[in-house]
Amino acid sequence: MTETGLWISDVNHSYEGKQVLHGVNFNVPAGKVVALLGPSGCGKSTILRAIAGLIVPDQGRITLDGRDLTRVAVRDRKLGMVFQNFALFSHMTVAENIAYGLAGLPKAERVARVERLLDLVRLRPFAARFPPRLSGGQQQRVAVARALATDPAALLMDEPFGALDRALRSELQAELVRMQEDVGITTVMVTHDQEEAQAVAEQLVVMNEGRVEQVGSPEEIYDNPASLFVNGFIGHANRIPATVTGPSRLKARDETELGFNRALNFRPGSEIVVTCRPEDLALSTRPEQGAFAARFDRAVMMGPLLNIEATLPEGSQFKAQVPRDGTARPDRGQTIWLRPNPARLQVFPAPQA
Ligand SMILES: Nc1ncnc2c1ncn2[C@@H]1O[C@H](COP(=O)(O)OP(=O)(O)OP(=O)(O)O)[C@@H](O)[C@H]1O
Repeated sequence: MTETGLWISDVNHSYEGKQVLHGVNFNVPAGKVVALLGPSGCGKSTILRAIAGLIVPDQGRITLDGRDLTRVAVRDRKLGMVFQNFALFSHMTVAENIAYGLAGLPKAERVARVERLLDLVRLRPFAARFPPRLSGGQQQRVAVARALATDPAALLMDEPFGALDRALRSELQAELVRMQEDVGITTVMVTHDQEEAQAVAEQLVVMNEGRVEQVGSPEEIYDNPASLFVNGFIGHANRIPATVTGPSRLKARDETELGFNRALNFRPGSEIVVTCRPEDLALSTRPEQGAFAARFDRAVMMGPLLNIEATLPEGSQFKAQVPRDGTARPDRGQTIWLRPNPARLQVFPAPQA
């Protein structure tokens, strides 16, 4: 039985003797969108280049719908590509740009396909325009339509909306999701924008220094991060260095004791880091059990929420996000108590110094 979708198996790659991909493994189920994300230089584009055939990885296998791509020439891979600096032909109309790869088709079929794609990206009224007279978002939609024109087996997108402003980005993200519902094409999208990844992709592949740290749905990755790195990269994580004192108890550096509703997978005496999302902290202006005393620095309103910044006695910064329920804001410098929800705490081994 052939395995559908795109499979990246044990891929290693080096540039000039420096290894930049270390045993990369993940797969994109047929018809789904997977986002590759991670800090600059972690190897995202290198993976995309290996899939596209622009580089041959030192080791590993890449298969698409059961076909081994590793030794297939770029033009025979049947991939559509959309990059940040998309190059449309400025002397051709929108329709001509989209039809560019369809020269081999009979005219009637070519026209029908271009019209279908114009509808898909909602550009039919712009068919006869030249790209310099389109907005950035419209140009990018032409690039997507052009990439889809040849009916590719998969779509590769490298920071496709990177050059656009925030509002336009989210509009195009929503369009991509809608379009995927229509065409359902196996897609790998590289982005460094975690909100974009969460908005568009069913699965995220979080990378760090050439390695895959975690693969999972946006919810799995946010709620059950596999490492301290993933925890801090996707969303904000307040970090609390602590020592395990019992099967489900620990003591932070400031002597605050926390109880857990589950057994910790660490022996008593282990040095650990506990993390807590800003929205999982409750604010009080009076001492409370299981709450950290902190100095209130500032609060910024965000619609119904208050984003609070505070400093723990040992100097680490804490962020909290609480409902703006009408209670008075603390004064700058005042001591406040932040109580984490024990069910939402994450525990990791302390990083080696
Ligand atoms: N052609 C090349 N020659 C030598 N080193 C390269 C080459 N291309 C990339 N690298 C290096 O390989 C590593 C991975 O680069 P890559 O472009 O894949 O990262 P990335 O995650 O896509 O980064 P960014 O988000 O900044 O685009 C980096 O350390 C980079 O400097």
